[in-house]
Parts: sequence; structure tokens; C-alpha cells
Amino acid sequence: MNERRKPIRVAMLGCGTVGTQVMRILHEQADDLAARIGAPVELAGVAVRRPNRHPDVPAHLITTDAEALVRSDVDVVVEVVGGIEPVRGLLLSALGNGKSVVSANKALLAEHAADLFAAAESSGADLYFEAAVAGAIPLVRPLRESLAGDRINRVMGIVNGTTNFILSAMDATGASYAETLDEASRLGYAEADPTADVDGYDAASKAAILASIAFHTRVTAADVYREGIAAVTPADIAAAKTLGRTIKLLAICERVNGSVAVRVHPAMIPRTHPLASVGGAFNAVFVEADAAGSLMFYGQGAGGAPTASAVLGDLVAVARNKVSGGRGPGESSYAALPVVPIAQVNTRYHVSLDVADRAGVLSTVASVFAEHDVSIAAVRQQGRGTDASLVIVTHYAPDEALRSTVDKVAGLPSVRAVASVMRVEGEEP
Ligand SMILES: NC(=O)C1=CN([C@@H]2O[C@H](COP(=O)(O)OP(=O)(O)OC[C@H]3O[C@@H](n4cnc5c(N)ncnc54)[C@H](O)[C@@H]3O)[C@@H](O)[C@H]2O)C=CC1
Ligand SMILES: N[C@@H](CC=O)C(=O)O
Ligand code: NA
Repeated sequence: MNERRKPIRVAMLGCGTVGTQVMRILHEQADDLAARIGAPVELAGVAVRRPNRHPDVPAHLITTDAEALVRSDVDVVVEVVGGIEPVRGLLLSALGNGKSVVSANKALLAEHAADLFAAAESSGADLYFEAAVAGAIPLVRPLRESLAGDRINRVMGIVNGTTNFILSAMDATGASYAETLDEASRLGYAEADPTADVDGYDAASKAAILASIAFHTRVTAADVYREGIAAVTPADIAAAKTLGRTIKLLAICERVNGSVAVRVHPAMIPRTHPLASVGGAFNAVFVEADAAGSLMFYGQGAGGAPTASAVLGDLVAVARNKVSGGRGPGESSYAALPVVPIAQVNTRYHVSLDVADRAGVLSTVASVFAEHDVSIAAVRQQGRGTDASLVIVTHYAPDEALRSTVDKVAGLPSVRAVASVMRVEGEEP
């Protein structure tokens, strides 16, 4: 019966780590996909940059003219290229012409979601992007649909596989940063330009997308406070271990007094925290909602096949909508909450200071914390003489107060160096 239905014609843009796996699953699961959709899926063309690099793609499907492919008689455009241009223009044209779009492109969605949704709205097309956040893990759809009746207060977790892979290896084996990054690229986790991962841009894009959906507010990557992992040293990892903690790159989206705050930075978390055992390229995200309470999503956040799973799930959804004449959710930004800078967000710091081991140092340092109204939760002196160090963990305070405190402490004559400054998350103060 499915065979008699008009096929859903799909144009695929890009055929790299993710696209290759999308093609494989489309081929291997063709009959099941047709049964689930109610019509067969027909790949109409695959646009790539260098055709000679894709010997597995049938020659009649391959093209370098993505624009012509998008303009041709297709129902759905699957975009697994990445980056902003030329993809933005291609997808705007597809959506404006009523072609539904499935995209894995967080960089694009974190900057141009409003325009893309407007184009989709103008023609009644669908825009789905489950693969853009946390790879295989269903997170976009649960937030956009399953939790649409609840009030979400916080979304927090590990959303970048490459940096989690690197930090896990540094923690477990003391492996070097550079060799672990090369391995993450070889395994297909890292972005084409891996600085997007290590400098936190990839996680910031995902945080912007999550915050937009969770809080019904437009949040772009530029609104997200961002620190990457390039400055995390083996000394930071060792300091965390001594204190029964580990370091993870976290994305945190939260409501703060009627506003929204979105940040990405490395943080120390207790080794007993569920996020501490998330290793390799795995991702895990906690969602806290009024009625649902706390939910945890966990799984493979990067890699060709896991990401292709999310792309295929979206393809089935938009194809079903084409068959039934229905439509998925559009943009929901009615709440339009203000986004506050990190300076105003309450955080906690772990500060490790190399100090002169003489009477009065502790009280001089403590008085700077008191001056800035930053309360100290724990302090420990380690070593003697020229090896002396003070490890201080604060209570919650506005991030700007914590920063000013560290700046002033760094200038004290009795402080030889600020060895490590790291935010602390995931434990009661
Ligand atoms: N690799 C992963 O683990 C994940 C990737 N993503 C996203 O999926 C998208 C694709 O990622 P990968 O497959 O890893 O990248 P990739 O670099 O392996 O593949 C990109 C493909 O796009 C093609 N391409 C580049 N410019 C093009 C153009 N102008 N026209 C047509 N084709 C062009 C390239 O030839 C290549 O085939 C990106 O947006 C990425 O952020 C999302 C989640 C996980
Ligand atoms: N480069 C990304 C891929 C998935 O989004 C990551 O490492 O998580
Ligand atoms: Na996902």
C-alpha cells in the first residue's frame, strides 16, 4: 500500500560524518521508514563540496549545486553541512518555498532561528533540529512538545561531547589535552573547526537553543556567557581531585528573578554528582520543571550514527506531517524574558592561592572576601614556606563580586599567585 503513495523526496546537503550515516540508515531501513511514515522516502540528491570524496554516493545523486537541488522538486531538505553561509540562504529559500527542513546545525539555529521560523511560518513548512542539541538524546522535542504544558526553571548539563571526552581523559589518565583533542576529531565528535568545541562556542549555541525553547524567549549565542576548557590545567584537575570533585564543561540555563541567565563554563562538581560519571563523548542534561520535577536525559551527544538517529527521527516527523497535512510546532517566544549578564548571577568559586607562609596571611585574604560581601564556606592551608597555598570555597555571591574579590586578592603582597579559579556547581553550600 505504501508503494502506491507518492514518495517523500529528500534533498540532503552535506555528506560528512553525519550525512554518511543518514544515507546508510535511509538505505538500510527504507522499508520500515516507509511503513512508519506512510510513504517511501526517496533521496533526490546529495550536495557536497568535493564530489570525488564520496565514492559510496551513487553518481546520479551527487551534485555541487546545492542551490539547484534545494530549488528542485523536493519535499524536505536535510542539512548536515554546518556553519552559517551558504546554509542560511539555502534553508531560508527552502522554507520560504514550503519545503520542510531538518537541520543538525546548532551554530545556525543559535543565531538565526527567528528568521528561519518566520520563513517556515510564511509557507506552513516544518523546521526540526533535534540533532543540533546533544546528538542522539531526545531533548529538543521533549522541551518543545512533551513539557510544553509545564513551567521549566532550569536546564543544566553536559552538551559537548568533545570537551567531555577531553576532560574525562585528563581526569582519568592525565592524558595531554592536544592528543585527546586529536582523538576526538578522529572519532568524528569534534566540529570541522575544533576550537568551536574547546572554546565553548558549540556548547553556547546549544545552550541558546535550549534556553529559547525552555523559556519561550529568543536567546542567541551572543546572549550566552561563555568560557571554554583551554585554560583548564592539570593543576586544576588535581586540585578538584583532592577535594573529591571533578571538572566538567557545563551549560546552565536558568530563570533568575523573572529574567533568564545562560552560561557555559568549566565547573567543579562533586565526584558523587550524577554528571561526574558522564564520560567520553556522552552528554547528560537535567531539566527542572514545576510539575514534572527533575528529569535527566543521558546518551551519546556526538558521533555520526547517534546524530543520524536524531536526524532520521526528525525526518520521519516532518514526512508524516507532509503525508497527513499536519504541522509541527513553530517558534514560541511570547514570554520575551530579559537575559541578564553573568555578573548578576549568583555563583560559587573555588580559589587556590599560592601564598607567603607567614602569620596574618589568612586574615588579610579573608578580609578582602568580607569587603566584597563574599562569605567563605571552607578554607584550607596546604604546605609550608614557599609551597604554602590557601584553598578557599565560597558561598553563593554575585559573580561580579566574586571576580572583584579574586582580582583584589591577586594584588596582595602576601599572595604569590592565583593558581586556580573555578566555579563550583552541583552541591549544597
Ligand atoms: N559530528 C557530530 O558528532 C555532530 C555534528 N553535528 C552537526 O552536524 C553538521 C555536520 O557535521 P559533520 O557531519 O560532523 O561535518 P563534516 O565536516 O564531517 O561534514 C560536512 C559536509 O558538508 C559538506 N559541505 C561543506 N560545505 C558545503 C557546501 N557549501 N555545500 C554542500 N556541501 C558542503 C562537506 O563536503 C561535508 O560532506 C554540523 O552542523 C555539526 O555541527 C551535530 C551533532 C553532532
Ligand atoms: N562537536 C560536537 C558534536 C555534537 O554536537 C560535540 O563535540 O558535542
Ligand atoms: Na538531540
